[in-house]
Amino acid sequence: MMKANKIIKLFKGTVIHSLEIGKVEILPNSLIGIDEEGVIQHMKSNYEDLKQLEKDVSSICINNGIDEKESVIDMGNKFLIPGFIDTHAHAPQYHNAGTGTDLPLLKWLEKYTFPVESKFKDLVFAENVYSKVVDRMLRHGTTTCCYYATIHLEASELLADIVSKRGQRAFIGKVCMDRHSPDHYIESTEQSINNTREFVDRILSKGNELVQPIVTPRFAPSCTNELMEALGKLSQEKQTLIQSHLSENKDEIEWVKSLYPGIESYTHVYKHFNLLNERTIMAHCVHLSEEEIKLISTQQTAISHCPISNFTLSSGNLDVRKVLEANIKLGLGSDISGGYHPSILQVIRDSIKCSNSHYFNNDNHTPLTFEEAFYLATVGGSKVVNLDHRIGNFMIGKDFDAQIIDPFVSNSPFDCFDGETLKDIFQKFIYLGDDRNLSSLYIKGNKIKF
Ligand SMILES: Nc1nc2[nH]cnc2c(=O)[nH]1
Ligand SMILES: [Zn+2]
Repeated sequence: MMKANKIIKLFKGTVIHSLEIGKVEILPNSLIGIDEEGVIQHMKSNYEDLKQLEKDVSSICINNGIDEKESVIDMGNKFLIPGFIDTHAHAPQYHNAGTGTDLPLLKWLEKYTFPVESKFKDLVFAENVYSKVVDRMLRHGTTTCCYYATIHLEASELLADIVSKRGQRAFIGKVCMDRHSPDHYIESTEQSINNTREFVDRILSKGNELVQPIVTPRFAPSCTNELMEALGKLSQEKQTLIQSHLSENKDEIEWVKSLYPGIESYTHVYKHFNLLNERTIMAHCVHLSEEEIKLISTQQTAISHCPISNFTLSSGNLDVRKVLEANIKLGLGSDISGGYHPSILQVIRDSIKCSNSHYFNNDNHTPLTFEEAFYLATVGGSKVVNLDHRIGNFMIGKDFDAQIIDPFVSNSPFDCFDGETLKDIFQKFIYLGDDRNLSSLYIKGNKIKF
């Protein structure tokens, strides 16, 4: 049984979250109480009698020995939603976000991406970009992020330290690549294995439960068999998550076929090296065969859907409906800087457009709704990182990772009119809102500066 700790803070007002896909709960007159560890200890909604709500506020304050004036946050006409979860982002590539959008994946990696990532051996350069990307993600309401760093041990640790200092929840991967990479940006197999182990140990020894290491083979073409095998073993030994790329671009798929003529498919390559399991997050997965979808489903591997990137690098459109029907864990990813925008709101919008595009050639396709996309950005993401018992919505016992959204802020990018329902206003925020609407941000109950 969960220990019920003393409530130290109460949030009063409208709460919006998802408990199941496709259903958004819009809960006016709600009351959420959190303890000093940032865990939700009280959650009651839809008080019809507002006097009863006020009575409950008073009695919770008295019972927990807290001062009502100091400890109760009245959200007024703002509303509370869960923090967004970005299941795939390249922190160093933030330097390039919004540029280099003219090439497909493999050429894009050579021309823009490897050159910028190689600069992160310089810790001064790294500190500047990493501070800015973490701040930017927080400003857009991303409370949890799966970051790729670069091949450099020290700079990857620096990213973890910056994330810790800012209070974000994150999975951070030192990137592994020991083949088919430029001379200025490659490591030996031994270096890659030893530095990954050292990175994992260093991050774990810091003891910040919010910041965890994630084993990160860049993608199959960048890693020798020996490296892939060692990374599979390391992840198993340390029980870390794993992140990589899969089936993003047709040339990439042909390349993997030529590298592994004896292995059935790109997906089977990761399976072969024990890198495809219930702790794995595979980004993109745009061009999977039916067999590969089945394999991912049986392995309980998660997919990070990165529609902005897939449009920008002309990679293709994932059929989200197919993935959901196969019962695969699915979340959203910005894929900075294949994707140019750091906001998960933008990813939500592109995930809906991407799904709509499947309808052009298939009358039977059921496009993603905005309610479903909101679920993917919150609960879906929590399942992808195996933290659905801790984050994703406001159930009692979960950590309070939350955004307070102000639809009426003076410089709001959208307008509200008389007679609109809370649902209308929420939908306007999903389609038209941005960081100007983010009033406050909390991660595990801590108020975050952004
Ligand atoms: N989008 C994307 N795909 C990749 N595949 C291998 N590396 C990358 C990367 O940095 N971005
Ligand atoms: Zn990526």
